[in-house]
Amino acid sequence: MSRIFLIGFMGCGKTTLGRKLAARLGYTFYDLDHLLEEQAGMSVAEYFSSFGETAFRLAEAEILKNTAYGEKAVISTGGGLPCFFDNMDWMKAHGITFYIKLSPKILASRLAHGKEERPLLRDKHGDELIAFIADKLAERESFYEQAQVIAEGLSLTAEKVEELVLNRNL
Ligand SMILES: Nc1ncnc2c1ncn2[C@@H]1O[C@H](COP(=O)(O)OP(=O)(O)O)[C@@H](O)[C@H]1O
Ligand SMILES: O=C(O)C1=C[C@@H](OP(=O)(O)O)[C@@H](O)[C@H](O)C1
Ligand SMILES: [Mg+2]
Repeated sequence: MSRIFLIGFMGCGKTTLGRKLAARLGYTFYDLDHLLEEQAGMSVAEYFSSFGETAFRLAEAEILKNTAYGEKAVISTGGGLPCFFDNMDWMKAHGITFYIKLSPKILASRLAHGKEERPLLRDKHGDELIAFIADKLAERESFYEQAQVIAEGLSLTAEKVEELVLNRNL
């Protein structure tokens, strides 16, 4: 099995599931937001407020393409990454892309306590948060849907991800 890129909206579980999947497969785990934070010496939220979103998109694309992943790697991306530059094509050329799909309502419930670290969501609450997620997801979904494997994220496990990746061409 080659390297696996997990993609999808904020809160779909890329970081959580990626870590579990890597442990299950004995692969190295990379989270691109964490790599950026290590390299920049600041959190994603601080990066956005210091340099703005445009600089963040350039930095995350550079980290995506310049990290020396082995073949046995699970890479959790940031939610916006597949939707900028040629990042989606690049990931498809360098591994298997896996879209974890969830509804805006479930995403909002998962994100209720993780908004501070996600600058795009910081000021949104309740129905306004759900509406914002629905709009942004509609904008982004044509990128996410280009993934080689797409799965409903609600009861997704590392075991199921492995099975879907192995059986993707059957
Ligand atoms: N399978 C799951 N069921 C319920 N909550 C989950 C699940 N996976 C992740 N979460 C929670 O959802 C939130 C977002 O998860 P995270 O892995 O950070 O998503 P992402 O990296 O896609 O933004 C976290 O609070 C996490 O604990
Ligand atoms: O969707 C986005 O634009 C973002 C998603 C975040 O990652 P997660 O999807 O892991 O929350 C992080 O890269 C940044 O806050 C921007
Ligand atoms: Mg994450």
